[in-house]
Amino acid sequence: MQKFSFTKMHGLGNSYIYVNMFEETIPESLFSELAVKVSNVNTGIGADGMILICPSDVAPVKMRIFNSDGSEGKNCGNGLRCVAKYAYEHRLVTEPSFLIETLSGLVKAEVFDENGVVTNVTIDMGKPRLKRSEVPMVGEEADQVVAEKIDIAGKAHEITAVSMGNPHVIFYVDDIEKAPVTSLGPVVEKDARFPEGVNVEFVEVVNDCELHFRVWERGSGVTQACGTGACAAVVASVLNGKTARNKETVVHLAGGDLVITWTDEGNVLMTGPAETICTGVYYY
Ligand SMILES: N[C@H](CCC[C@H](N)C(=O)O)C(=O)O
Repeated sequence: MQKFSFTKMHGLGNSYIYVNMFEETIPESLFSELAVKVSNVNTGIGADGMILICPSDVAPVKMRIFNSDGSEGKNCGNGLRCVAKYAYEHRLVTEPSFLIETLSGLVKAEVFDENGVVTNVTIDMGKPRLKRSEVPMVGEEADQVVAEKIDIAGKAHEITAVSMGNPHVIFYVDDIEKAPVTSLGPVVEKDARFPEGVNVEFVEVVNDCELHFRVWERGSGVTQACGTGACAAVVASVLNGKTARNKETVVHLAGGDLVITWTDEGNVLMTGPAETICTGVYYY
């Protein structure tokens, strides 16, 4: 019987099973199937996936994120805030500002603590990738995919597609409570126009610095929050002239609020909470 210690953490209800790979040894070949197993609420621990906190050659820590279906994501906003909290509280770093390596590049974290306990984290997520080929989305190359009309299952829709190192497609709705998250989400997630799949977001605009947001995540389905998705939603809303550039925008997700700014310099800043739920030992 093999085992490893874990910490369950969440960002606005988007929870993952975190494993400190500075201390644990798990064969890489098992990462995907273990993510499926630990995510199962009946036979596992229960979460939206598994996140490994790993050594890195270019930063104090590296984040690897696996969705609950076992697929590996290239970025995770809520995960980054929790990794930053963990790294600071477990002395993997000694300063409140530090770099984190992800599969889509380096990001910068800044933690805010109260008596050594991190309560809030700001992540500089870097620049959004806007070209069609960067989302990625099939079709003739374009500098941006903004308010594009597409047909899905015989119905006309308008989409905006943005990558935050992982793919996102945004639909605007008049009433977030009526957004077709569980009907349209899974269909678009696997749409052939997104060769790597896609996270599907629904946004209701309140004003030029406030959005309502729901998500069907690639590889995890409905989650309480999606940090990269909220960043993509703010970028998409600026591109569509619905919110203001370089202005703190409050995004209301099912699990709570994030404050996001797409700065004039081009970077996307995301600030929000990160919380520890429990620790334990998982046997496999
Ligand atoms: N499902 C995402 C990864 C998790 C992203 C999300 N939980 C976040 O907080 O950004 C993907 O496959 O790209």
